[in-house]
Amino acid sequence: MTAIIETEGLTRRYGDVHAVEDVTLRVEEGSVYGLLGRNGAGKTTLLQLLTGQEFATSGEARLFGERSLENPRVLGRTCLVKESQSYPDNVRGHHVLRAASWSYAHWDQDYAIRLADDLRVPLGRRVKKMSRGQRSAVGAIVGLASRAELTLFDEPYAGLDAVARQVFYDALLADLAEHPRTVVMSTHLIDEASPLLDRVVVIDEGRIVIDAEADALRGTAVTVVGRAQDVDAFVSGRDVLRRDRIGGISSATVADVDHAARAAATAAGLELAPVSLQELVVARTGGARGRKDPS
Ligand SMILES: Nc1ncnc2c1ncn2[C@@H]1O[C@H](COP(=O)(O)OP(=O)(O)OP(=O)(O)O)[C@@H](O)[C@H]1O
Repeated sequence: MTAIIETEGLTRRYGDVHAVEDVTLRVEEGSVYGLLGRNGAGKTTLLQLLTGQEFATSGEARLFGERSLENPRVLGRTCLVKESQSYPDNVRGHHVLRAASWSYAHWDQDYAIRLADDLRVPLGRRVKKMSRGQRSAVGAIVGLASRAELTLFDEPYAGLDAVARQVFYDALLADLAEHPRTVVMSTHLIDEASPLLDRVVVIDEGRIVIDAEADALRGTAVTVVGRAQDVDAFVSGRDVLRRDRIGGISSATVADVDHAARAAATAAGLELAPVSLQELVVARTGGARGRKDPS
């Protein structure tokens, strides 16, 4: 497969803040990557490093096999939709679309107008006067209608209502089916975005802690529920992500559970419940980090 993004030891420090630390990543052509992580994890910085909007302290980023920094060949094939894009005072929605049409070779103006209609964006209004959700929608439209070979969405829907978010997800899925391209999307709405994602990259304190196929990841963890002593026996020596106990009943979320382990849990009388991507990411990046259970 062709790598659209390759980084090697990519690092960005601000004084003693390790915003992005030693990130080595390969993003394959034609996939949708979810870039997940807590506030301040380094997602925006990573996307800015990739698009040459930030300088790396060390390491290297290559897009389409070339360095992205001040490289018009690479940037012409890439669209970054920023979370907090600012626009000059007099710029109206349709001006943004016009400017985008000059920047992106595969821009589809009719599609952009249809999306604006579906997302209820008043294109004649000054962007500064739009609501937060409407401004986000303008960014989402640019990202979709650009049809850039590589589209990077940094929290594309901050402020979008639930209906608008669903319009965005549906549009992205439908458009990717017709015009396959590579998408990296940072988001906090993990379960909501989960059906879109082929691969998940989780970043925590600047470092990649998970880089896996979304489907494989969903199948790796399970929550077992049952009598405390049975749960204790089952989780002994396993990678326990979370544990709760009420009276004599325990539940434990355990990583890396294979078919045989599931069968053993069922045989021990435990109930098994699936773990969502969001629960898994929270467990991997939360205060109670994954650890081998000492019991
Ligand atoms: N210009 C800067 N100067 C100093 N520190 C910075 C700068 N830019 C980012 N940081 C710090 O780097 C870390 C990563 O920030 P970044 O914006 O990349 O996180 P994020 O994962 O996008 O967070 P969020 O989900 O809250 O948007 C944070 O601790 C942030 O405070």
